[in-house]
Amino acid sequence: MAPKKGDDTKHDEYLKGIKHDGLRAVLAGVADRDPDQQEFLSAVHEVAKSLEPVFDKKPELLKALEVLCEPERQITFRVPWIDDKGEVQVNRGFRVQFSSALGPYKGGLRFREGVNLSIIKFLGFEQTFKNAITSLPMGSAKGGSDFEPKGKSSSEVQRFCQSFMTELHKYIGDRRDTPAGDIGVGPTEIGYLFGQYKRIAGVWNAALTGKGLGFGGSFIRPEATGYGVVFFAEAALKDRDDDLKDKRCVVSGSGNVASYCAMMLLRKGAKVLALSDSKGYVYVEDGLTEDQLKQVLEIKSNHNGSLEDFDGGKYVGDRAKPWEIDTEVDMAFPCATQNEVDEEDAKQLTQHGCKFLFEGANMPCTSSAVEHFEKEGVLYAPGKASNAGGVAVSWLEMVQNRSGLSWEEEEVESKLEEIMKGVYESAKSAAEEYDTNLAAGANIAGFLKVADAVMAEGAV
Ligand SMILES: NC(=O)c1ccc[n+]([C@@H]2O[C@H](COP(=O)([O-])OP(=O)(O)OC[C@H]3O[C@@H](n4cnc5c(N)ncnc54)[C@H](O)[C@@H]3O)[C@@H](O)[C@H]2O)c1
Repeated sequence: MAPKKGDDTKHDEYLKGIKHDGLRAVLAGVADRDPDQQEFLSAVHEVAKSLEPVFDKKPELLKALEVLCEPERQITFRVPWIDDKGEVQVNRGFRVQFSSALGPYKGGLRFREGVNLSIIKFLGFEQTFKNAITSLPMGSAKGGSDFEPKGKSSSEVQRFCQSFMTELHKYIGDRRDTPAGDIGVGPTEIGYLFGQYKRIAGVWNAALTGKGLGFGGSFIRPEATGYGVVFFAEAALKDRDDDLKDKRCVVSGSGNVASYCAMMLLRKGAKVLALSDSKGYVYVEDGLTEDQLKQVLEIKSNHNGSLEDFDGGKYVGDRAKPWEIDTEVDMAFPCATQNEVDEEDAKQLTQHGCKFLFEGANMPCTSSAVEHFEKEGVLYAPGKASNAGGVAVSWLEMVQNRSGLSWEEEEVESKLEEIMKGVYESAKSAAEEYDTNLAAGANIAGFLKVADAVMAEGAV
């Protein structure tokens, strides 16, 4: 059932900036229904605001938004497991299946302390538009648990994953719902989850992606998000008769997305001036060499490795952020974590000449940072579009599993590049059609794909 239309006078603060009457009523209904789900409500608000011009032209699609704000199904479950002392621990598991309008549910699992239904719904709502804009036949979902893998032994993680899957397996499977990794769920956890799924379901199928290469994983999956951001950036530059050669880039993070983003930037002839972690950043005036990047990867391959140990550039600690480097910067690639670029950081970047920002992480820029970039004419690409390479290659993994084939690295990389060019083109065309910016264009392009399907399927 779609949310009831609410009384918008009760939600002045939440509805700030929304002018369209019908849209205000829909959003008020969503807020009435789950007033405490702050993360979810702000994600809905951000998408809805950019859809106003769509509802001016196509008011009938307001119904589709109303439908999409309510997940098709949300499952919460108990996950009991036994720690190394032999004591029973209990966590909560989630799977929120948001929309199957475009295909079977698809979206990652997050294991992290503090995970709750609001966070999973926020991520699942975002996933709906991200998956849609790839133009691949994928629905959307997200799941996880408030289990924190940090500080747990590997046998504790294994027991937790097995217990989690013992319940989750009832709701997932190939052509039904295919989870993948996210924060706290890497190749090790996917391996344990997949092993338990097979034991219970009694079949080997594409029930999970992000698997190891030796048992159904795809080439380029680890690299996909980072490479994809660069392919997206390249398409945006090409559109402006420009390219990545010699561009001075700042990349934050030094994990999966950041390191492969930096690697592809080097392959394209750009200069990577900085990389960071939660304690600080390294700065190399002329740009990191490939050997220096390999050194960073080596340091970070150890869970407790710190960039402090990097030999070859300037290290700045005290949790300093790389956006402050005092040199000319052309482009920024935040690839670490949410809210890592605030308004002050945005100002520093534009003072240093930054003209392009491509998000590798999910929601790394605060809304005031985004407003500043827009004011200064910076091309801002939201993660929903620019980091869709990860989920795109997950889909390629499913296709390979179903066909029983394993494609070569070059083949997967070229398919990824084509998909990312398509994502850029979709966001750009929608932005042009509705006379808005690329970020709003990404929301509009994703929404139109899924909304048309929702309505054609009888608004279910
Ligand atoms: N891995 C994927 O395929 C994928 C796909 C889409 C989006 N994302 C998003 O990209 C981001 C990074 O994911 P990842 O897979 O690279 O994770 P990761 O754990 O491999 O790396 C995260 C990096 O961020 C750094 N970091 C953490 N907190 C920080 C802070 N406060 N300041 C600066 N650096 C900090 C860590 O040191 C690490 O280098 C997340 O927002 C994730 O949701 C990842």
